[in-house]
Amino acid sequence: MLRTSGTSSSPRARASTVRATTDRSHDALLVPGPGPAPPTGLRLESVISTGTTPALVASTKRADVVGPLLAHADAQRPLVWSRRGDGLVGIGEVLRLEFSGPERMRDAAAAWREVASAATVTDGVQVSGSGLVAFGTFAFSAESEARSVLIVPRTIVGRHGSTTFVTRIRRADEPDDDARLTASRRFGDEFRISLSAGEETADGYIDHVGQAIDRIASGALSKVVLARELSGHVPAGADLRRVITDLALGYPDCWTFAVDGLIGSSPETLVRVEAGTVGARVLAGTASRGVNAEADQKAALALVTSTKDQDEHQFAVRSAVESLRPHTRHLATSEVPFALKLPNLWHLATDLEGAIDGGASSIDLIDAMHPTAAVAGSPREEAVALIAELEPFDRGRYSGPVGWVDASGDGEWAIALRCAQVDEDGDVTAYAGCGIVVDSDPAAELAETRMKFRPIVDAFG
Ligand SMILES: C=C(O[C@H]1C=CC=C(C(=O)O)[C@@H]1O)C(=O)O
Repeated sequence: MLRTSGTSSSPRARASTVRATTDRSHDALLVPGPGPAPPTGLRLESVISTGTTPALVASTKRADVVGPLLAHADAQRPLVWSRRGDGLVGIGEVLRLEFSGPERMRDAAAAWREVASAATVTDGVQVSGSGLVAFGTFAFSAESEARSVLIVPRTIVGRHGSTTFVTRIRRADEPDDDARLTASRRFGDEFRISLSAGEETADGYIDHVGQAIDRIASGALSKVVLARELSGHVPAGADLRRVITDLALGYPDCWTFAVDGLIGSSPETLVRVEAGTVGARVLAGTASRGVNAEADQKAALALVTSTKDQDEHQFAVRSAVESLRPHTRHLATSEVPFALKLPNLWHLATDLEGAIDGGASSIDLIDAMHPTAAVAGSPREEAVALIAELEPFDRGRYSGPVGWVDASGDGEWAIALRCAQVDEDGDVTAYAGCGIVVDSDPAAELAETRMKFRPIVDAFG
């Protein structure tokens, strides 16, 4: 693909950016990422004052990528999207777009369209993830302190089946001086940390689940997803690729991701958009794995025949279908929910497939779908309000969309589950939640959060 257009001034990005200086609750920033200072010194202040969308130049070529993709990632600032050995690893930052507030995804979709239309893309590979790509992570709540970001790396190393490739991205005002292939880097020392109760203790969680059940019984809502968090601290200079590798090897069928410190392995595809088609996998309803083959089969059977789990699941399917329908011509779901086997648990799952109508990008679709009833509840507004009332912490990017988008708007986004946020100072916060319906049992929901924490607790521990 060769896409050429001149550097254009972006009215939408300018309006958003100026708002950032005045109203932090509803804003979008254009922040050049770290990397060698460009000759023209494109800084945050200059972007704010000129309101221009930076013109990026991206070029993808086939390359022999030796060894696992993850070895190419930055040890402290990893950018990773991977499943079954395929995926993308980003290195460095050429551009960072930041958003917050209720319009964070809408602003991101508009700003990304501007960046893409001002970019020159030469793509000699033409597979999913080649060409200009931004990695993204979005806060769950409109009120969150956590920034939502789109990050364009300087280099992307990718694998798609037997095709391996490298994409180089620079600003048009920077010299085109880098034809080298990225070298993989040796892993740093092993480290192990333990995670302990955060703001929400086990007793607090049981109490809050009980209150949620009472509220549901009163008829105020049908379902709410309540979470709790664990916290810890990684040593300075910890090589986060160790955690990501553990997740990728332990949960090969999940999306393993690392974006701006948010690290995890999610089984739930929020949307996958490719060439006019959209796919999604809705998960809700959970059971533990059995201790032997027979018990395991029984656990799966009990899950697919449980009225409580089927109810919990149907809320999530309905919310996904309702959100996608206005953007699709055909939308089909798998006939009945199936039991999805993960190493730590069983989930009830439904797959959705559709043809996009009206040219929605993958960011438009995550905006339409978020938050699904798998992470908020039903009805959506009441559930979001109850989460804000009962959860004593900010979810940050947990249970928000995480993934990537390319210049045409195609992309893959998961719901950020089974994950932890690693802050610049090494603080780690891990999250897990459960869908609560009228016949939920608080102690069983607490036990379910323990199962859901396992991937992250094991990967850090
Ligand atoms: C909210 C989480 O999981 C959701 C996704 C799958 C199954 C779920 C459940 O059975 O409660 C949750 O809706 C989480 O892992 O933190």
